[in-house]
Amino acid sequence: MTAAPLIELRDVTKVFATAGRGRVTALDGINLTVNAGDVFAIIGYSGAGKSTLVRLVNALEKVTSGQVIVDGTDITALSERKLREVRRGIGMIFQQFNLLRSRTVFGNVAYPLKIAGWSKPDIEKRVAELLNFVGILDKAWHYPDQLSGGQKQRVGIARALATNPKILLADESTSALDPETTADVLRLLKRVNTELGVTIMVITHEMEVVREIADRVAVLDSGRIIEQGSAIDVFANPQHATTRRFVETVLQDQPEGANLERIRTRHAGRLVTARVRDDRNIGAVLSSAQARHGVSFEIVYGGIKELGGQSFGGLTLELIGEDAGVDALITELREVTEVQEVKL
Ligand SMILES: Nc1ncnc2c1ncn2[C@@H]1O[C@H](COP(=O)(O)OP(=O)(O)OP(=O)(O)O)[C@@H](O)[C@H]1O
Repeated sequence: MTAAPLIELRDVTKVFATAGRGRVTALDGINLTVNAGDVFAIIGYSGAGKSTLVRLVNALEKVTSGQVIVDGTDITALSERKLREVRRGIGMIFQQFNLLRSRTVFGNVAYPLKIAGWSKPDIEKRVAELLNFVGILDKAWHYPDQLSGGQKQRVGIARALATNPKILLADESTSALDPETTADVLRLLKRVNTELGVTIMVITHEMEVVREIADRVAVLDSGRIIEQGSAIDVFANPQHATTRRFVETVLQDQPEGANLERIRTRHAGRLVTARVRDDRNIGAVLSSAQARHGVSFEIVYGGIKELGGQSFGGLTLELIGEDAGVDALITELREVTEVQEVKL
């Protein structure tokens, strides 16, 4: 079965006219497709254009040029009344949770259902179901101020899902949470995706969030997408310097600075860093290195992580032998993976 596109941006540009800075191009020629069932992450530093992109998808902002197609409808040409319908199919969660402080957990989750005109018994049933799903049914009569950050975000998720949207937009939804709570909330979002079949677009500046839940990722830099693809491909083989910086935040697999100096003083042989990935069989090449090239090796540094059941990362090896043998081994390694010679 081929996945159907649920959100498409075609050559989208957004320019703001500002008083102080003149015309600001927040998004420039964006093309991306989020398929039904994806967890799609948009990652970028502050000012990259992430929030603007989300606001175009939920039609809170209009494109300067290009098309935004949501569930088969080009929303750039719709009336305000039709846009409200589109927005109803999109749930949204926020960094600061945006709960109503004067209402209980129940009241917050019931709110969108009331607006949609649901009957009281239907609301009660639906809210209980949602609170059960997010694991805070026992907090139904608490007020937001009585909840932890993680619990507040669970309420936010329950509220966003209340009217059964096909799409959930998560804008920096874990940025206000500690790492352990972040992991809990990300696990919950993954369940929203796999158990309820909701397509999720995650906006983040944290690569760990991408690693935890995204199937696909687009890297946004100064209003442009500089790289996009499956999360494992982008992590295992980042092409752009900005992407590499993001990957390094979760994977310190390359020795640098003092670490590199320490390694150098202990290991006089040539050093190479080889990319590791399940489908790159560097083990086979290394195990025959002595017999074929008279080269032995020692692992001197490395970092390997897991993503969606696959391993990826890098290993730095000291290659000990004659130069010609080491060169031949590096050539062989390069046939199965990317290899960089480490220079001090
Ligand atoms: N309403 C607006 N008017 C003028 N300029 C804007 C407006 N909204 C965003 N911008 C500008 O567009 C660029 C992208 O901003 P945006 O908020 O989309 O980035 P971001 O990646 O979400 O950053 P952050 O994580 O800091 O929110 C910035 O230069 C910003 O100043």
